[in-house]
Order: sequence, then C-alpha cells, then structure tokens
Amino acid sequence: MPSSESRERTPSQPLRNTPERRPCGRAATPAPASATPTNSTATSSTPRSATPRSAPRSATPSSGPRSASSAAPRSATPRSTVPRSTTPRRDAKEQKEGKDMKAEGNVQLLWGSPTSTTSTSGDARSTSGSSRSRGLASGSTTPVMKRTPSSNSLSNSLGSTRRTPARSASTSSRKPVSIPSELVTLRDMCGGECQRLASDFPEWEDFCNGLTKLLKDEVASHIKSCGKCRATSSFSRNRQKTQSPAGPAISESSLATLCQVCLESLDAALRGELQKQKDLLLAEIAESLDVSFGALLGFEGAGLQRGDGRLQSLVTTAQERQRLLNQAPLRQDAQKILRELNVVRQALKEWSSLDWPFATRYIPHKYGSIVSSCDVQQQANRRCKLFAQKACALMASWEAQRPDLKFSEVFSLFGVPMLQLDPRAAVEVPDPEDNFEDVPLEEEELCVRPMRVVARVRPMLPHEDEGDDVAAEVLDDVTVSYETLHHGYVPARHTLQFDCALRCSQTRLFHCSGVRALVHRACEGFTCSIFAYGQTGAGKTYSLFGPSESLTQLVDDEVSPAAQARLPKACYVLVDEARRAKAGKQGLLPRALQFLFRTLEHMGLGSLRPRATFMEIYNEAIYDLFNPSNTKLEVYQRSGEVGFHVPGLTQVSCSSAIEVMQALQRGLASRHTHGHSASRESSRAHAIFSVEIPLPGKPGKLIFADLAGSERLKRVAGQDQKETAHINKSLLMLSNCVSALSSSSGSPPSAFRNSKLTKVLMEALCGSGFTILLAAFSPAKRHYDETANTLSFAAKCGSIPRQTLSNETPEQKQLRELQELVEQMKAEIAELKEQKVTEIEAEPAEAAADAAEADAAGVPRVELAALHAELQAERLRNEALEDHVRSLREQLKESLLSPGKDMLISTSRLTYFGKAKSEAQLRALPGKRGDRELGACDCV
Ligand SMILES: Nc1ncnc2c1ncn2[C@@H]1O[C@H](COP(=O)(O)OP(=O)(O)OP(=O)(O)O)[C@@H](O)[C@H]1O
Repeated sequence: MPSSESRERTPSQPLRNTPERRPCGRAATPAPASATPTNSTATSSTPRSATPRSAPRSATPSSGPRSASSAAPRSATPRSTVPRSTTPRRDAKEQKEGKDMKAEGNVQLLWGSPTSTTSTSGDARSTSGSSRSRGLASGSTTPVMKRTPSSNSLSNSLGSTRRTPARSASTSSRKPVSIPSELVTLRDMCGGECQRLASDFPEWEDFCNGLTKLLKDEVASHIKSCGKCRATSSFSRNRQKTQSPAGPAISESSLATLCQVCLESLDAALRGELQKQKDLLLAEIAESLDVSFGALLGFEGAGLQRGDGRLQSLVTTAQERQRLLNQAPLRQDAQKILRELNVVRQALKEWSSLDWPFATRYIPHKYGSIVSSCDVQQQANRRCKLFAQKACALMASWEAQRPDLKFSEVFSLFGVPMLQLDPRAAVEVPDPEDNFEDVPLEEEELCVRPMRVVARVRPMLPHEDEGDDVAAEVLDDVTVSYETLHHGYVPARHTLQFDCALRCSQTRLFHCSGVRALVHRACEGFTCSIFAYGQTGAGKTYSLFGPSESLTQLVDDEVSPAAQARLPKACYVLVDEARRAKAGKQGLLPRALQFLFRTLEHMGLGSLRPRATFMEIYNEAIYDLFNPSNTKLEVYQRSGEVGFHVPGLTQVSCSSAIEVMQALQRGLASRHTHGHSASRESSRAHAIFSVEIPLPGKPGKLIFADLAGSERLKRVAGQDQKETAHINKSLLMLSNCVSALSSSSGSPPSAFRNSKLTKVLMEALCGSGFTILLAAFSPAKRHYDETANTLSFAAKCGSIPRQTLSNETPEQKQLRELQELVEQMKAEIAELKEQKVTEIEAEPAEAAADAAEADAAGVPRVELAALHAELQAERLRNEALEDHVRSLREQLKESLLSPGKDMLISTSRLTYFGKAKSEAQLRALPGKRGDRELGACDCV
C-alpha cells in the first residue's frame, strides 16, 4: 500500500527531500486516485484515521529544540541527492534571456546548486517552499478538494451531517470539504500531525500546544472580523471550539467552512511560528558550520528544509542539527574550504543576479583598461575551477585520513552534499602564478651584467603533446639540457648554463629576467635593449608582448568610482580579478612600459614624456608601424655615432602608460603575421619597439626587438619562401656579428653593415649599455635542431664583452666627474669631522687614565704633562717629515722618468725618520745609488 509505505518513515527517517517527495518526482509518477500517498501534504484528504501511526516510539529520536541529546544515526542521514531541477544560474539566465549581455559567457556551476534565487536574507519559503506547494498541487493526482462555491454550499447545507468523520471509507466517494493543498501547515494541524508530534517527541509538546492555541485564537479573531465566516462557517454555530484552549481540536471539515482569505492567514500564522522555531535550529547549524545564516540557506538542503511548511520538517531540522553538532570535530580541519566556497558562491550569485548597469558591455575603468562582461564570466569560471581543484585535493586527503568516513556525508546538509564538484573541473589547471604582482625591485636585482642571457622554454603545445618527446628542458635556475643527434642518428645530451633559465609564468619571467633593472638603467641615461631570439613558434612574441587581449589592461587600474557604486561588492572583486588575470598574461614589453612610468614617477620625473617608435623589417625593408604605409624607410649612420638610425620614423610622445600601450596595440595590429601549425600568428618580420626617455641632459633608451623566427626553408612554400629566406639570412648575419663581437673586443665589426637588421641592432649590441637576450625554445623533440641552434647562439651572445657607458657628451661627463669629486670630498670632510669629535671626546678620558696611571706609578702630574707636550711636538715633526719625504719621492720619480736629471737625496735627512734605513746600510747595498735611495724611500 502506498500509504503504509510512506507511513513507515519514522521520525528518525523524517520527511526527507527524497526525489519521490519532490514536486518533479511526483509529477512524473502520477498515482491512481485510490492509491493516494499519505505522507504528502497534498494527500491529507486521505482519511488519516485509516493510516497506521507513523513510528514506533522506540524509534523516536530524542532530539528537540535544545535538549536533543543524540544525533540521528548516520545510516539515518539521507544520502539521496535531490535532483537539481533549477539552479540559480539557470534561473537568472532564464530571467535575463535575450536581453542580458552576460548571457554570452558560460559560467559553470561546480557544486550542488544552491536554493537559487533565495536571497541571502533567506526567505526560502517564497521560493522553494511555494514552488513545492505549487508542484504538489499541480502534480498530484490525489483528489484535491478545492473550495468551490458548490462545495461551500454543500458544506453549508450539510450542516451537522458534516460532523460525520470526513475521512471514513464510506464518505470517500463523496467530495469532502477540505483545506486547499497548498496550506500545508494548516492541513497538518487539523490532520492531527501536531498531536502526533507532541506525543512522539515530548520536547515539542509545549510548542505543539502553543500552535493549537494559536490556531484557536486566530480562528476566533477571524470570526470576529470576517462577516462572511461569521454567517456561514461552522464556528458560528459552535463557538466553544475556538473559545476553550482545552476543548477539542479543530477539525479540517470545520476549518474548511472558513473563507479562503481566513484560511490563508491562519496558515501563514502557523507557518510563521514553525519557521521561527526552525530558524533557531538552523542558526545553530550555521554556527556549527561557521557560515552565515544567509549563506547556509544558499545550500540546497537547508533552503528547501526552511521552506517546508510541514510540521515534520521541524523534527528533521532538529535531527540534522544534532548530527552536525556531533560531527563538528570531523569537519574542523576542512572548514576553511566551506568559507572559501561561500566567497565563490557569493560572487557568482551576485554576478548572476546583477542587472547590467552599464551602457556598453565594458566595465568603465579609471585609466581605460578594457574588461568586458565576458572576461568577468571567464574569471568566475576560473575561480570555480581553482576552488574545485583545491577542494578535490582536500577531500582526497581528508578521506585518506579517515578511511571509514565519506567526506560527502559529513559535509552534507539534509542529505544533500555541500560540495558537489564537477570532476571536469580539474582538467584545466590555471596557473596560480599568472597574476600580475608588482613586487618591489631588490637592490641586488639592479646589478645585472651588461650582456645577460635568459633562456626560456615554453610548455608543450596541444598539437605537440601527442607522441612528442621532450628534447630540451630547464634543469635548474641557470642550466638547460638539450638533445642533439650526433652524425644524424646517435642522440647526445648537452647542458649549457646561462644567466637565467626559466620555465615559468609571465609574471616570474618579468621578475627574474632582469628587465626591471634595465628600465632603471634606462632612467639613468643608458641605452638598454631586450631582444627575443628563437625558432618560429618558440614563444618569442608571447614572452615579449603576451596575448593581444592582455595588452588592453593596466595593472594598477581600477573600476571607476561611478561604476564601483553600481556594482555589488563581490562583483566588483570579480571584475578586479578578471582585469588582473588578463594583465597577468602580459609579456615583458607592456610590463616594462608600465614599470617605466612608475619608476619615472618615483624619481620625480613624472612630467617627462617618453617618445616611442615602432618599426618592422620585412623582406629587408623597413616600415613604420605607427604610420602603416608602403613607404620604405632607410637607415643611416651619423659620424661619431655607434649604430644607425632611421630618419622619418613616427615618434609617439606619451604621458602615461595607457597612452604608450594604446600606441603599441595600434602598431602590433599592422605587423606582418602569418598563421602556421605552431602559432596562429607567426611574425614574418622583425619588430623593433623603442622608447626614448628625455632625461635632463642625457636621454635614456629602451629597445625591444621581437625577431622573426627562423624556419627550415623546405617546410615552407610559395611566397612564404621569400619571407623565410630573408628572415634566415638576416638572422645569419646577426649570428656572424655576434660571433665577431664575442671573439674581439675592439671596434664594431664591419659585418654589421651586411643587413638592415644588424644595422638597426648595432647600437644595442655594440653600444655602451645593457642588453638582455631572451632565447626562447621549444621542448619538443621535433624541434631539436632549431633548439640547439638557438641555445648555441645564446651562449655566443653571453660571451660578448661589453662596457657600460651612459649616453653622455664630454661636457656632461666632466660635469658628472666634478660632481662626483665634490660628493667624495664632502664625504671625506664629514668623516674627518666625525673623527675629530671622537678624538675630542676621548681626550678627557685618556687624560684621566694617564693621570690615574701616573698616580699609581708615583710620577708627578706636571712632569707627565710636559712629556705629553713633547710627544705631541714629536708627532707634528714626524708629520712634517712625512710630507717632505712624499714630496722628495715625487721629485725622485720625476727625475728617474726624465733622463739626465740626476738627483741626490740626503740620506742623513732620512735618518730623521726613525724607521728609515741608515746611510751606512744604504751604502752597503749594491747597485746604483739612486736606485737604492729610491728603495729606501719606498720602504719609508
Ligand atoms: N610560455 C608560454 N606559455 C604558454 N603558451 C605559450 C608560451 N610560449 C608560447 N606559447 C604559445 O605558443 C604559440 C607560439 O608562440 P609565439 O607566437 O610567441 O611564437 P614565436 O616564437 O613568436 O613565433 P614566430 O616567430 O613565428 O612569431 C602561441 O600560441 C603561444 O600562445
């Protein structure tokens, strides 16, 4: 019998949110009218007297509002997962469909859907509760007695005959008057559920009596205020029912004679009382889980339970509270993850319920960063994935420590696991380091070699992953190991050491490559250059510029104040994270440019306007990327200048980082690129971006060169062959220049005149400044020969001898030297002054010590003072002599250097100086007289 089956649910297996109890479940399995399930609120018209009592007393748990002493056994904890019919995101999406721009993204929910649109203040009743009721009403096949005019009149006309037990089998064929199914609490009350609860759970007796009294009071007051009910309801004939609290319970049939409005308000009053009681229990649950009450209701199980109007839900809540309290120690070490989950949920919830407050799809930023709603959704996804990853790891280690327990059971609420993570979440592992972090520059970071070589290996690309072995890898901070094929078939391993070897995120590259030091040097007036070298698809452009969408961000930007005011806090945080995540992919150049402006600001030179130029060498012709046209530019060398210059290049003067970044984006858009297997956009030309810093007197310069990648000619065809031939030729010329430079430290080799690229880069390589060579290489075996070429080129560059001189004119140099001299002298004077002060301070102490010594030795003090004076006089004499000897040495050297000018030094004079050799000793020594005397003087 369906009814007995449902009745077998004891209070220890209370009315759970099992799928068959959910509205959708019910709708899916319509029961025949005769086989009415009795556990549902929609079925209370089934005669309750015919139903067996719910639970044997022995099975009754003793949990109550406060005094519950034991938790429900774990086996009693419902394991079933409520089918997720609607998620908050889906709700929100549905609401906004077609008009909301946020719909373009795709945020995945990675855990059990919270009770959705339930607000954090948590009126779950208005959502899940009512939806359940609606579902029950619509999905049920139970003959639900709706109050119709005819049924009213029937009940009125029946009068006393209606006192016949409404639920007796004999009357079941008639349509009994009943309370509408959605008034769940009221139906439970008059169905005897309250008395049953009181007798099963003595702790709830007072509460149940209170409810009964409340019902009677409410009915009495309604009768007084509602003329219709006074005239037609059965209470108008039987006042005693409502007047005496101890009187008989109000039956369903009597209540059903009241008008709909009265019934609804009665139900609301009862439900309110029930909810108050449940809220006390839920608050304790929230406290035990260390989440806010609102956040607790965001969990599906809790939200549904709160919205459940049945009296039995009180028992369920009490039992759950008890279980959670008992299991609190088990959750303690993993509680942090719940708090994190809440932060993520909150952000998602606020984002999905946000009515887009801006006119465009972009979120206005102070300095012009471009963050779209899509970026924010992507960030939300990334956040979920990161969280899911952490949570999965934590769950695994938690279960490893407690093999007899299940994480999902201990971390469940009303049978619904609190963390339901999408197993696909761990597939994409976001790099937690890839976030723009602006770490201050350490002092030692400034000390970079004038020629620094940084080797960077990129990760395997998706198309390389399959069946491609690793031929090159970074072993430690400075060592790279790579493979070559000896004589074409014998594999050989080699290692090379560079200033820095990296397999890292963009952020780490920026911090470790030494670029920040170069920016500093450029602000001191040096010419500093960074160039990226490597085969095609090795990651040069990625390392230097980063993905194009990252260039639209500024790291120290923020949402404009007006936009901030329109965004909820959690959304605002999400937007900020989205911007940082995009900026985190920026390469060395955009980061260096932003760092440059910060450095200038820091140096008090914020008013300077650096000038940027951007050119490209394509097929041995130079083009201006700031002014794209077919005009080819030429290179010239000015007399006395190291390196060449390109007249006619457009200079963009920039007062802020965003201006220069915008200019950079414009220039990049005009580059010659081409798609191929390793890269969607392979650079087919060398690009050179420079910034001149108009420092007072001595301009500094930063040059960034993204060299086109070398490629095997046989791998390309048609027009591409011409491009590739030009690229390979110019790279060969560059390699020749580097070889020549590393083997000679003299004047720049003439090889620089052989190609446009070498001419343009001559200043960077031969000038007196700082240079970083970024050697980018692929780890894949298929590129082993190109990798070996790149690494040996990098090693050759590392051995180029460089001097560092800033860009000074002779006058500036003289001025700087004089300034340095003045500084040095000032320091000496300060040191001498300090010395004198310590001497003066030490004198009285010395005198006192001498006096004490003299007293102890019995020497008269006057005599001691005379001795001191004599000693002082002797010191002065010695100093004068030292000066004299020094001048004699100078004269002697001079005479030795000028032949024919003999010079005699009176050795007798030297004897004045106690430590000098005697004349006799000097004479006794062999050799020329002058030499010996010089030796004596040297001794002095
Ligand atoms: N460190 C890295 N992390 C992730 N992806 C990378 C990295 N380096 C390169 N890539 C990816 O590899 C591909 C090729 O990179 P990139 O375009 O920078 O190569 P390239 O050396 O500049 O090639 P070309 O000389 O042909 O322009 C790109 O899709 C890029 O996103």
